[in-house]
This record gives sequence, structure tokens and C-alpha cells, in this order.
Amino acid sequence: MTPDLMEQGSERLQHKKEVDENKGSSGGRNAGYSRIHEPGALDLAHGRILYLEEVSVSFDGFRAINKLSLDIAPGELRCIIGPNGAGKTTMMDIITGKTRPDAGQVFFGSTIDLLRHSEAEIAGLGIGRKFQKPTVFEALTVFENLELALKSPRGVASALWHRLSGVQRDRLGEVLTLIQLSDQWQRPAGLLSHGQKQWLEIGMLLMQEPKLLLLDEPVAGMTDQETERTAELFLSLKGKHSLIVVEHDMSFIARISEIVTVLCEGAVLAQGTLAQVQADERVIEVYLGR
Ligand SMILES: Nc1ncnc2c1ncn2[C@@H]1O[C@H](COP(=O)(O)OP(=O)(O)OP(=O)(O)O)[C@@H](O)[C@H]1O
Repeated sequence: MTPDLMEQGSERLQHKKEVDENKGSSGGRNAGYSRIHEPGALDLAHGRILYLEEVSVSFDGFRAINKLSLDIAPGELRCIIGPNGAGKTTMMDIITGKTRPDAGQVFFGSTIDLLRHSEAEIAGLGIGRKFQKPTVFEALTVFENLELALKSPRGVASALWHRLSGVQRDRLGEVLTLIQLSDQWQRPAGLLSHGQKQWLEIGMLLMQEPKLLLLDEPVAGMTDQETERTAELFLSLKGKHSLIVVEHDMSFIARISEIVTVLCEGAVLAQGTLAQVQADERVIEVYLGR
């Protein structure tokens, strides 16, 4: 876990301690209300940034997600693999509010019930999603793309470097460095390579300082060198952000993974290190042995 998330966690623990102390002196009801007064706060005290419990969804009678349970720790980089149709995209659709499950629970931290929020609200809560195809504004420069992604609403006329606040300028510079596009900031995005466009889109998500990032097949179509750079990027994001990466590229998974979850028929088939899941007969049968 990174200092950022650890700090949040320790703040929450301190808060919990205060609440518990209150409980002792003035009764549990006040303590309970103090949580209700913080509807948007991300409570990491239980060591989970995201959890899905027994989630199911059917499309026309076909169960795409079947009692799926999953826990993601703060700062974790989780890889999700599985055969086509396993439900990986549908799982991400559920987390981001695009698809509503028929049953189950989806919580962000311990207290934010994502099923009570719209897709836009979930993005605003700090869950960013990157779809497989890059969707950057090709006619705009790298800089303008990142600037557009800033949280605060800004008029088109004020889209100049010097008008950005110091904090925003620092963040933009930091993100440009992270995505290795510092020397490309004036280039129209349309002239970037496929890999660079993917990094720019990840950079646009990072401008919004997401707590959790969902990345769908981020290295599909990349060269080996771009794939390696993407691995370095994800490893550098880990800890500061939590990441869920869906990928079929096993060498990429080998490079970045700690825990790998194998989805099959809408549920977790196996979970562990890559070596552990690769040795699992069931995983070999449905996925790796293809
Ligand atoms: N809106 C929908 N309506 C009907 N069926 C759907 C819908 N969305 C997904 N499905 C079905 O649900 C199953 C899971 O699909 P999903 O796209 O989540 O799998 P996936 O693991 O992401 O596959 P891939 O690796 O090919 O992207 C598939 O059989 C798919 O056809």
C-alpha cells in the first residue's frame, strides 16, 4: 500500500478510534450518525477498496455473472483472466454502473453501495475505466487532452497553460512524465502511435485522480516495447491507485501480476499467483490449454 492510501487508512482508523471512544462515553447512536454524515468518504478500514458479493446477472435467461464474489485491496494490482464470454466485461459494467445486477452486493470501500449510484456518480466517486479502444480527441494536442480531463470545469477560452492553477499544472506535468509523453505534449493526439494513444487515455483518467482503475485489454495491439512500457507504468501506479486489469496477454500478466483471478462462466474458477493458477487443472482445461 502506498503512503497515500496508508494515510487514508490510518485517518479512518483514527476516526474509528474516536467514534469508538465516543461510543463509550456518549452512546453508540452518535457514533453511528458520524458515519452517516460522511456519505462520500471512502472507508478502507476493512482493507478492501472494492468488494463484490454473490453478484449475478442474466441476459435473456443466460446467466453471464453467477454469484460472483471478489475482494480488491487498496493499492492492489489485480489481474483478471478467463476465456471469451467468461463475464469479465460484464463484471466491469456492473462495477461502473453500466449494468445493474439481478442480485448481490457491490461496495466501494466498506460504506459506499455502488448499486445505489448512477454511472456518472460512480466515475465521480473515483472509479475510472479504460475501454479496449483508445478514445482520445485526435485533433487536440496531448496537453489539451489532459487538460480537458481535469476535474474542474474550465471554459475553452481559458485553455492555456498559465491559467491552470499551480496544483493542476504540477499534476499535468506529473502525468505527462508518468505516461512518458513529456516530449510529445504539443503533438496532436491523432499523430501518436496506438500505444501512445492508450497511455494518453490512461493519463486522462489519472488527471481525475481515480482511486480505482479498471483497464480492459490495455496492451492489445501494442508492440513488445510498448507492452513493456505499459507494464512499467502499471507497476508505478500500483499502490497509489488500485488497478483491475483484464488481459489475455500472458507474458504481460506474468510481468505485472501478484494475484490473478480466473473467471469462468461468470464466477471465480481459481485465484492465486500466476504460477498457481497456471498449474490448476481446471484453468488449463477451460483457458490455458486452448
Ligand atoms: N447486453 C448483453 N445482452 C446479452 N448477452 C450479453 C450481454 N452482455 C454480455 N452478454 C453475454 O454474457 C457473456 C459474458 O460476456 P462478457 O463480454 O462479459 O465476457 P468476457 O469475459 O468479457 O469475454 P471477452 O474475453 O470475449 O471480452 C457472453 O456470453 C455474452 O454474450
